[in-house]
Parts: sequence; structure tokens; C-alpha cells
Amino acid sequence: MRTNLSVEEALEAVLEAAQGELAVEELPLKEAFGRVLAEDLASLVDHPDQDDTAIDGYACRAEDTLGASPEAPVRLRVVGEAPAGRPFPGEVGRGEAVAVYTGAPIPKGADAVVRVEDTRREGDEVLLFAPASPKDIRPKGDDLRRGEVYLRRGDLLTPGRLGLAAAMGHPRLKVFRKPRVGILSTGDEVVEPGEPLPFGGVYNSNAYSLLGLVLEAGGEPVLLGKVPDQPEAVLERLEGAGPLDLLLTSGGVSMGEYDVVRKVLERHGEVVFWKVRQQPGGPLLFARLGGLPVLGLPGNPVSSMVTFFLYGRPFLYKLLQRTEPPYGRLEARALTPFKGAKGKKVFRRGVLSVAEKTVRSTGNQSSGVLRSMAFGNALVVLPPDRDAREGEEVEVIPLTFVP
Ligand SMILES: Nc1nc2c(c(=O)[nH]1)N[C@H]1C(S)=C(S)[C@@H](COP(=O)(O)OP(=O)(O)OC[C@H]3O[C@@H](n4cnc5c(N)ncnc54)[C@H](O)[C@@H]3O)O[C@H]1N2
Ligand code: MOO
Ligand SMILES: [Mg+2]
Repeated sequence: MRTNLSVEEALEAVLEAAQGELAVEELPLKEAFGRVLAEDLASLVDHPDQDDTAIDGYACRAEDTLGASPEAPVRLRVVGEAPAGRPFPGEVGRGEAVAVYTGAPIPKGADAVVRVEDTRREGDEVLLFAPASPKDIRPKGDDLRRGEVYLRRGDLLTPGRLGLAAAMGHPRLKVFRKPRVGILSTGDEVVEPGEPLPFGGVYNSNAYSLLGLVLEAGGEPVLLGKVPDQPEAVLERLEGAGPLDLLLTSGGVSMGEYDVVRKVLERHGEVVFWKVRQQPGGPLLFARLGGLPVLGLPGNPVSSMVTFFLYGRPFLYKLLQRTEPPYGRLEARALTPFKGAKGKKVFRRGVLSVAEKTVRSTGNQSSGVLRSMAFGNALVVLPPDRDAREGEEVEVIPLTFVP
């Protein structure tokens, strides 16, 4: 077993365990939102499929309209119309115009359009107060070209990308199966919300903040409930967990006599590492139980969330072959001081303003104060042995869903 790893070493070990291909399933478009594509998608069509008009107006020949102005309007004969979806069947000749509506193909013979606001209709004729121009013609393939790949294996299906898949003509999409992530809470003191809280008890918040984080990262959470701090109880629940791609346990990984998760995994599994030089989350444990990777998250509510974010989320991204990194990084100016720690990389919770490029502390930074994760939107990263003073530039990891 390795111990006292750096954050980078720990991440490398966790990612090494994210092996194997997730099965692929085919879903109709309406069920594919938020899923990850398992295939490259090429467009089945050109869009627009031919030159079309971006405005409501008249299509004509530009050379017929040169110099048109309110003082010297040009008069054209209207020979027909082309609403979107109903192309004009004929051809536009000299001195002629066709009434066109946004999205309609440009009629044969025309090479320019004038907006309806710059015209006046007079029966079969139209007066143009401005020259027609080709700038409002959207060329064929302006948006999409047939055969070109616009979405790739590993791309998350965001609203825009789901629409793009539809625009390319695909009714069904191949996506990766969601990785199944077990969530097991441990602790004699842990009680489900809704039950009376005994003296010294604490409501089980970890299961639900982890559930949210798993969903956000594209996994399928499998709630395995809560077990007391007894090795037999932990083992029994783990063995009955069903097929999983990753198991999260919360609590029971530190130095205490009743920190049984570590003991169970040492005895019945293989502990890959225990303890990372970071705060919060220092007691993090990573193990294998049979073939199953297990992240033993420290029980403190902030610690379990931060360690999932830093290790569990990249694990799931790798399994899902995501094209985007699991989180971004940026620099911001500290509006408050942030306290570092000796020999440890520190992740303080902050409120980041992207517009101002500033970050301030959420206040009480104890690992037991979950409000810092509920109202903070970023982690402020401090290298070992470094405090940040007010006004200093600091590294920040936004705690938001990366598209
Ligand atoms: N002597 C030492 N004591 C501790 C150390 C250490 O290095 N030496 N490390 C501290 C750090 S850092 C952390 S983090 C915690 C980690 O503790 P465990 O993973 O063993 O977790 P527990 O002892 O079971 O619980 C810790 C804390 O979190 C609360 N908790 C647990 N589960 C939940 C839950 N599902 N929902 C809400 N809150 C939960 C629990 O009641 C405790 O207050 O150890 C330090 N100790
Ligand atoms: O590292 Mo513990 O995770 O601070 O409270
Ligand atoms: Mg403990």
C-alpha cells in the first residue's frame, strides 16, 4: 500500500483504475440529453441544403437595383412568391422579382435580396428604395456540410449539441451506458433525514451531496444506504451491492478505532493508497475489492465532496471517454486571505466572480461546514506551505458542471 501521496500521484493511481469500455446503447433523441456520445456523428445533409434567404423581402438581380434609393426607387415586376418550404418553380428574369420569406431557397436567376422594409408593393409591382444585395443570402452548407463530422465520441450532449444532432438528421444516437456508482454511508451516528435525531447523531448528508455530484458527472448513483461501524455490516453490504463501476464509501477511513472501512478493505480487498497530502480530504483511501475500484471518502461532509470532485469525477470522465476535461482552472484575485497548510495542497471554498475575476472566502472553512459547498462555487487551490494574502492572484477550480 502506498501512503502520503501528492494530489497528482493520487489522481494518477485513480485514473489508472478507470479501465474498460462501457457498453453502448442507442437512444431516441428525446432521451439522449445529458448523455455522452459513443460515436462520431457526420451530417447527413447540407444546411441550408441550398442558398436561401435570411430575410423576408424580394429576390432579384442585383444589377437591376443599383443606385435604388428613396429619391430614385427602382420598380420591378413581381412574378411569384417563395415561402419557406415552397420554392419558386420558375426563374427570375431581368426587371423581375420574387417575394421570398426567411428560409426559402433563392429562386433561379436571382442573386440578391432586398428586405421588405426597404420596399413598397404596388399590385404586381414592387418599388425598391435600396439596392438588393447578396449579403443576406445564406450559402448552401453555411451551417452544416454533408459528410462532415461535427460531434465526436466522448462529447456530452448539451442542449445545443442535441439540436445539432437533430439538424444533421439523426433520429437515434449511440451513447455510453451510464457508469453505476454505489454510494455507501458508514457511521453509527449517521441517521436518515426524517428519523428522529438521537443525541450525538448527524443526518446523512453525504449520500445526497454525492448523489448530486455523481449525476452531474454523468454517472448513475446507486444508493446503498447506511451501515454501522462494524466490519461485518460493511462487508455484507458491499458484497450485496450488485454490479458497479465504482464504489464510494463515506466515513471510516481515518485513524479512529471505529474507522472500519479501511480495515475491511485492507483485509478483504487491496488498498492501492491511503492518505493524500491535501486538505480537506487527507485521509482519502483508494482500494480494489475484487475487480471493483473503491474510493473511501473521508466522512466530513466537505471532505467527501471535495475528494469526489477531485478524483471520482475524473474517474467517470475517463470511463465515459469524455472529450472535455473534468474541471477547468483559472486565476482570480483574492478578495480575502486564504490559509494554506504545512506540506499539504489546500482546497478552500470560495465565491468566484468570473466577470470580475475575483474570489472571496465562503467563511468558516471547517471540513464539517457543508454550507461552504452549498454556497461556494469554486475551490481556491493553494500549493503546500503557502497562504494567500488579500489582493494576490490565486488558482481557482470552478465547481460547476463543465459542458
Ligand atoms: N487523530 C486523527 N483524527 C482525525 C484525522 C487524523 O489525521 N488524525 N483526520 C481528520 C480528518 S482530516 C478527517 S476528514 C476525518 C475523516 O474521518 P473518517 O473518514 O474516518 O470519517 P468518520 O470518522 O466516520 O466521520 C468524520 C465526521 O464526518 C461525519 N460524517 C460521517 N458520515 C457522514 C454522513 N454520511 N453525513 C454527514 N456527516 C457524516 C461524522 O459524523 C464525523 O463528524 O477524520 C479526522 N480525524
Ligand atoms: O481533511 Mo479532513 O478532510 O480536513 O477534515
Ligand atoms: Mg473517523
